[in-house]
Amino acid sequence: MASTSTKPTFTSPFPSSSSSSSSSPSTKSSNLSFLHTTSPISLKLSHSNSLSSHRRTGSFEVNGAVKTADSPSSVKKSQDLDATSLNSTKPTILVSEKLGEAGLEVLRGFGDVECAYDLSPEQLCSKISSCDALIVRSGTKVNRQVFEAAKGRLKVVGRAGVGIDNVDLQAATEFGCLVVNAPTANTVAAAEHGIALLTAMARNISQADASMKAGKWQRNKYVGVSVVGKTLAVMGFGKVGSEVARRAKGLGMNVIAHDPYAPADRARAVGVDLVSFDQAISTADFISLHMPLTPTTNKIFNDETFAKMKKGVRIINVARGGVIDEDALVRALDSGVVAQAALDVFTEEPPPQNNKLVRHENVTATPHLGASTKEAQEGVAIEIAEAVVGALKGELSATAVNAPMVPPEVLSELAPYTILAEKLGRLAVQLVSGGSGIQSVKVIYKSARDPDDLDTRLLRAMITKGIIEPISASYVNLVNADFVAKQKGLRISEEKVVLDSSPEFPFHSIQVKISGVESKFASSNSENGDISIEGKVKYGIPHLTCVGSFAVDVSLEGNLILCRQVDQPGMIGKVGNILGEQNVNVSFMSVGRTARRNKAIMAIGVDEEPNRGALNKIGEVPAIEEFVFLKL
Ligand SMILES: NC(=O)C1=CN([C@@H]2O[C@H](COP(=O)(O)OP(=O)(O)OC[C@H]3O[C@@H](n4cnc5c(N)ncnc54)[C@H](O)[C@@H]3O)[C@@H](O)[C@H]2O)C=CC1
Ligand SMILES: O=C(O)C(=O)COP(=O)(O)O
Repeated sequence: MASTSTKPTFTSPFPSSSSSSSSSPSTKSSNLSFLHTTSPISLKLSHSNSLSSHRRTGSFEVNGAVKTADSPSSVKKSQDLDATSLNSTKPTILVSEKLGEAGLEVLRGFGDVECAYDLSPEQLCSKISSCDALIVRSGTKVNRQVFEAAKGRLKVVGRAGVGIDNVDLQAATEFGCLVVNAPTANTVAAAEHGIALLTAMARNISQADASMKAGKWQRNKYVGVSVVGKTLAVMGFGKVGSEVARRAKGLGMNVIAHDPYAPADRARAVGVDLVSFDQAISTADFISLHMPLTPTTNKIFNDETFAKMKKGVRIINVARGGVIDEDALVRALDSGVVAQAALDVFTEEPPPQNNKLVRHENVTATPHLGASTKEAQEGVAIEIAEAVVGALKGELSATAVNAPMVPPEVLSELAPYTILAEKLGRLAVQLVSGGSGIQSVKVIYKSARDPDDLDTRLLRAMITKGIIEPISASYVNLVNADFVAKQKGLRISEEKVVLDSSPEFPFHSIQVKISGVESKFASSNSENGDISIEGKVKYGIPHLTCVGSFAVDVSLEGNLILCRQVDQPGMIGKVGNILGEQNVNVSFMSVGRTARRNKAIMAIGVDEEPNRGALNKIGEVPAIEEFVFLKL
């Protein structure tokens, strides 16, 4: 009996307890066009950290079949602003803190820019639902409430600087919102400020200046300490830390550093020894902090660690206030364990009026000025503006914080495979009979390359997108693919099969298998009952090459009709005539059969969608046993 389904109609194929798509944070109203296969894919070279740390080899699983609770907010789908509408309307970019003019110019060349400084959290939340991008510095808290208030419209948050501790990355990811930062342009400014604080503190510059302004001349009170020959411990040997180390060596200091993740050869190149945390803090005369604020570094300098320091140590902090337990520092200053501190950053900014550290006579304080030079602010503004515009245009960002980085040469090689991956996902889900719950998807990549050299995250995201988008309101992109899959209870496992052939192309084929479901086209089942389809990229174009155990060869464009029939002469003509009568153009045809005059599958590519009458007529052809119409 021929199937007469004219178009894929689905009751949710996901397990019912997790199909809460209407309240998903990542609905189709949130969009990053770089994952639309029709949009240009280009990017600058990644500097970020996430590629290697996520790389896996062999067979592995991405998500457990976890049924997540309903998402935290409901999102209005009516506020859709997708790639298409971005082409016709200018995106709105909200800049909530002072940004260099050169960056604003870049932004104005692309979108409608609103600069609204000093917004209260409530004002930010009320504005954000009409914004496609938000640019902040360290003073704006971009928390979950902001993403909820954005109602799915916010596509990118640009942090005009390094530290992203003021942005809720988990919430951003859940809402499919890309977060980018400007990690390089203020490095030198922060390092120079660190050195300025170190020398100013050692020579009591700010205290002496205040004293003179009060009409005094206190030469004996403000005798300082020399820095030459003293040991400086740089805590966090990243971009700023290493620049501080270089400059401190120029001042004749003996520099050591602690950084659990820094390569020893980078430190050696600067003439710095990497040592343990305890060794660094117990031997240093000066300690300069340059690590990010993370759950691990939060209050890492506390009563216990101050107690291990050399009596009379001097501390400089241009990183984040939160890495120091500020009450403990007050105690250490009062007891003389810490002789002086120079602080640019505070747990709460601005600190309250009566803040004991700011008022302490042995503390030199500045109001988070590390990045505040004209040069750094112009640089940061351009860096972030270009990153935000790139993201809004659909490019993968070189400075994305919550999405994988794919270097340009890898991306250009992967581009046709991303299209193949999405189409295979889209095809596979349409083969699932309505009402069955998809829980388990397996992707098999066949390649002659070393599995270590195959980064499949982008392809996995595209397969997830292809599977989820046709049957739910969720919008899936590179940022939120794994999250949305998990939320839907969809478990995707991947396997890389190494072939003994030419490694010229990254993949020989990609196979998508869905297990534990009923197929609406039984011939798509493999021997063990899984729905199974396979595709290849041929001459840069994605092709479907296998359906169940039938080999076919059709380019994945337009729409597809799959028919199973008894192999006999005249079948192509019969079906072609039915479609021709309805003015449906056949773009290609391919027949795969098990044996001569045995069962065969005919794959027919059609430019237009045939009407129900045409599909019924195909179903009435006696030799056709089943067929299905699929939208690509
Ligand atoms: N005061 C200001 O205006 C500015 C402050 N900053 C802050 O300075 C810090 C460093 O910035 P960059 O050097 O650009 O970042 P980075 O990412 O290049 O360097 C941070 C380094 O800290 C290391 N690290 C992480 N956890 C650590 C731990 N537990 N102990 C020791 N090291 C650890 C990392 O391995 C990395 O090498 C950030 O917190 C940033 O927000 C940066 C620019 C301006
Ligand atoms: O880049 C950083 O991490 C900074 O701390 C600079 O902050 P700001 O942009 O000056 O508010």
